[in-house]
Amino acid sequence: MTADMPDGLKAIVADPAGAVIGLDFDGTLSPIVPDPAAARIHPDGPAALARLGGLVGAVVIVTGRPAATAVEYGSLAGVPGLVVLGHYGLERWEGGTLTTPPVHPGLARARAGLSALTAGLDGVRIEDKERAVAVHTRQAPDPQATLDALREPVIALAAEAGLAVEPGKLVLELRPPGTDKGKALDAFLRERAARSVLFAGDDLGDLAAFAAVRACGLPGVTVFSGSSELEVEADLVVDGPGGVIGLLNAIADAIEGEEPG
Ligand SMILES: O=P(O)(O)OC[C@H]1O[C@H](O[C@H]2O[C@H](CO)[C@@H](O)[C@H](O)[C@H]2O)[C@H](O)[C@@H](O)[C@@H]1O
Repeated sequence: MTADMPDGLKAIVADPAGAVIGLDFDGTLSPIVPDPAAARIHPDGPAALARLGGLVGAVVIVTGRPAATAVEYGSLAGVPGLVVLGHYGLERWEGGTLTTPPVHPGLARARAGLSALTAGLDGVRIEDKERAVAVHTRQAPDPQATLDALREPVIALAAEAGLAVEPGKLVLELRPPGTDKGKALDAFLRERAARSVLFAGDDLGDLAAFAAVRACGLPGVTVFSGSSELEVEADLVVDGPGGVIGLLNAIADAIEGEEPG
């Protein structure tokens, strides 16, 4: 870290006890892979998070995954003080305890409708997350064209089922409305009386969290986990999960370098 680091990072390093480090999971901590069930955190991720978790006020994962899935795929159970806000803030995992709401009544309709819409489509996969359901086209012969063709019928199905459509990297997700990563992060910052914040993400669902960082009135830094799939403006752009974890380690180095004695 150098003297010309963004002000938000300077605030985190100067007062780590007041800092909240918010992180997305897929594409930010875990490299993007064709099969969602095969995603796993970058090998250096658990150690980096455990180290940072012992230095800052809080590390919070804010993800579209079920919270328990992120804990499992991220090998995160041992990270000190970690909170995982799953399903865009609908559920919360902390200290091994999961708090989750009842299943939305529209989910059964969405599940059946998506099966019908995608029957016979080559390479299209449905990911059933119990409290949300997603359709993935990454493994289709023409992933983007397949996603584009599904968009309108999926939007209509979501309206019928009373669900929101969450678009992402070659995925359309139907999920309960009323929350997003910005609301989830903002509520967490208030809960912890945060004095600074960093949020790192890689996908469209992370833009609400970037907006929350900019609007919260705290020294803050947005970090985009870059790839060839999407370009997004952020204070810092790093090279995928490896770059994010390198940054987290650099922050930890800088905090340890500031500590007296
Ligand atoms: O909020 P996130 O943690 O980033 O979760 C967003 C979605 O991520 C997953 O899908 C993405 O990653 C997959 C595995 O690398 C990839 O195959 C897929 O194309 C990506 O869209 C996850 O499967 C979804 O449920 C999440 O909503």
